Amino acid sequence: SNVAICPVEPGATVSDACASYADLDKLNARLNPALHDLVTETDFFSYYRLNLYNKKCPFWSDDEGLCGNIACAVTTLENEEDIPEIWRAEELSRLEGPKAHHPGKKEQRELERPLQGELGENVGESCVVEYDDECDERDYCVPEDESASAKGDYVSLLDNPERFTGYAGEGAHQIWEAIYRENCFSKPSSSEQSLGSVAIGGPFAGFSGMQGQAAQDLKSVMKEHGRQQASQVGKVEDNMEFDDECLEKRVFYRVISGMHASISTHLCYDYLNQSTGKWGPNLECYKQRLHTHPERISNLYFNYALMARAAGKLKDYVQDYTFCTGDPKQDKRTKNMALNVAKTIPAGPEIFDESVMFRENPLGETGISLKEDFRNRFRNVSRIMDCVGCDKCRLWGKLQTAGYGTALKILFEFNNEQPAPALKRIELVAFFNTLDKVSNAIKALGDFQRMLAEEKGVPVPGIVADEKQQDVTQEEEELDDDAWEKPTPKPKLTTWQETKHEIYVVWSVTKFILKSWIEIPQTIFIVLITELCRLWQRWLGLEITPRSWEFRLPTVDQL
Ligand SMILES: Cc1cc2nc3c(=O)[nH]c(=O)nc-3n(C[C@H](O)[C@H](O)[C@H](O)COP(=O)(O)OP(=O)(O)OC[C@H]3O[C@@H](n4cnc5c(N)ncnc54)[C@H](O)[C@@H]3O)c2cc1C
Repeated sequence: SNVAICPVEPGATVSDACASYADLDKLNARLNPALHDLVTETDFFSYYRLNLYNKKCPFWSDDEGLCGNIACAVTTLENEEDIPEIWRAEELSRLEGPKAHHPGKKEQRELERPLQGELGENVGESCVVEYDDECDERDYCVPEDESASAKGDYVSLLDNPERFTGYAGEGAHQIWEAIYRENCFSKPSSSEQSLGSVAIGGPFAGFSGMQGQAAQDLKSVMKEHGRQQASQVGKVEDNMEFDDECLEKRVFYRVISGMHASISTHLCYDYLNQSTGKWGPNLECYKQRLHTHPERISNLYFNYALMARAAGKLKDYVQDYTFCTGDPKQDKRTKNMALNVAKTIPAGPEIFDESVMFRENPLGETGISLKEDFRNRFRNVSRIMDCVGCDKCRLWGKLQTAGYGTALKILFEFNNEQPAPALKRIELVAFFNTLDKVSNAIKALGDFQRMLAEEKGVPVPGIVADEKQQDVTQEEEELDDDAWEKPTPKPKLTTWQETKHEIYVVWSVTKFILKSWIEIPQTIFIVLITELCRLWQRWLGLEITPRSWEFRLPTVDQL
C-alpha cells in the first residue's frame, strides 16, 4: 500500500541529481524553518520589485485579440455571478497590500526614505530599494526597460501568498504551452507546424530562425514527453532513461516542469472552495495534478536539489553582502538568517553536480553555445510571464523564473576561476523566495501523502518530510556543513549496548508515565473546555470545530 501512497520510491536517487528523495526530505526538515524565518521576518526578502502593468505581452499581439481577452484574462467559472464577489477569480488574482513606486536615482540619493513610507512606517527602506538594477552580460534575467517610469513597483510578498487564484482555462494553458515550447534547443528542422498558430512577435521575432530549428526538436521533446506520460502508469520516474537527449535540455525541461509542479502544489494546498469560501488543502487537486504524475514530483525534487546546491555555494557571498545600507542592526539580522540557510546545505556537489553540464556533448554541441542557448530560453520564459493574465500569478511566475535564473547564474558563474559576479537585490530576493517555495511544496507533498494515507486507512509512508521535521532535535539544528549525513547502515549492538538501550527505554517510559500523571488536571481541563465549546456550537447550529485531542498510545520514538 505504500507504493500507492508514495508516488516515488523514497530511497531512489532523483535522476540528474545526486541525492535520494529521502535525503532531500531530511535536508528540507532543517532548511524549511530557516528559510521561513528569512523570507517572512526580514524587510529585504519580503518585498519584490516588478513591472506589473507597463510591460506588454510580447508573445501575442493585442491586434490578434488574444492578449486583450482570452489568453490574458483571468478565466472565470461559467456561473461566476453566483459566487460572492470576494471569491471570484478576478478578485483573487488582484494584488493586495501596499505598493511603492521605484524612486528615480535622484530620490534614491537624496531622500533618507526614498519610498517615503509608502510600504508602511516600519519598513527599513534601505533594505528594500536598490540603486543599479540593470542585468549584465552573464544574466539569465531580462533587463528592465531603461525609462524611469518602467522601473516597476515594490509589492509585499507576504500580503500576496502564492495560492489558488482561479486563473485557469485556455489562457493559462497557452502560457504553459509557450513556456514548454522554449525547451526546443537548436537542431536542424523542417516542421514549423508544431509551433502552432501562435504568432511570434516582439523580442521573439529575432528568434524565428531559432524557432524554425527548434520546431524539429519539439518533436523529440514531445516524444520524450509522451514517453514520460506512458511511464506514469506504474513506473517511477527514476527508472526512466533519457537516452537521446542531452543533459542541458533535460535540465531545462525539468526546471520548468518542477516550477509548474511547485505552483500546482501551492494552489492545491492553499485552495479556495468557491462555493463555501473555505481555504485549505484539496486532496483531489493533489491526486489529479501531482500524485498520478510521479515525474512531476521528481522534477520538483530535482529543482530543490538544484536550488539547494546554489544556496550552499552562496555562503561566502552572503557573508560579505550588505543587505541594508542604512540599518546596521537589520543588516546583521538579515545576514545571520541568510547564513543560517546557506550553512545548512553541504558546500560540495553532494546534492547536485553542475560541473557535468555544458561540456561538449556527443551531438557535437559545444558547452559555450549550449549555455548561450540555455540562457536565451530562460530570458524568453521570463518574457512569456508578462502574458500571464492574473496579477498574483504573474508576480510569482516572474519571481520564480528570476529565482531559477539566479540559481543558474550561481551554479555556472560562481567558480574559483573568476571573481563572482555581483548579485542584485532583486536576484537574491527572487532566489531565496523561490527556494522557499520549492521547500514548502516538498513539505506540502508530505502532508498530502499523510492525508491520502489517512483516507485509505494505511500507515503513513516514510517519505513524509514533516514527520522527520519533528525529529529534528535542537542539537541537530546547529547548522554546520556536517549537518548533511548520508544514511548509514545500523551497526550491530553488543549485549551490553542492548541492556543499556533497554534500561534507557524503561527509564523513558517511567518518565513519560509520571509526566502524564502530573499533566492530568491540565489535560482534563483542556478536554472539558474543548467539548463544552463543541457542545455550544452544536446547540447554536454553528459549524463544529474539529477535536484537538485524541486518545492514542505513544510510539517509542515519542517517549
Ligand atoms: C506562470 C503561471 C503562474 C500561475 N500561478 C497560479 C497561482 O498562483 N494560483 C493559481 O491558482 N493558478 C495559477 N496558475 C494557473 C495554474 O498553473 C493552472 O494553469 C490552472 O490551475 C489550470 O490547471 P490545469 O489542471 O488545467 O492544468 P495546467 O496546470 O494549466 O497544465 C496544463 C498542461 O500542462 C501539463 N502539465 C501540468 N503540470 C505539469 C508539470 N508539472 N510538468 C509537465 N507538464 C505539466 C499537463 O499536460 C496539463 O494538462 C498559473 C499559471 C501560470 C502560467
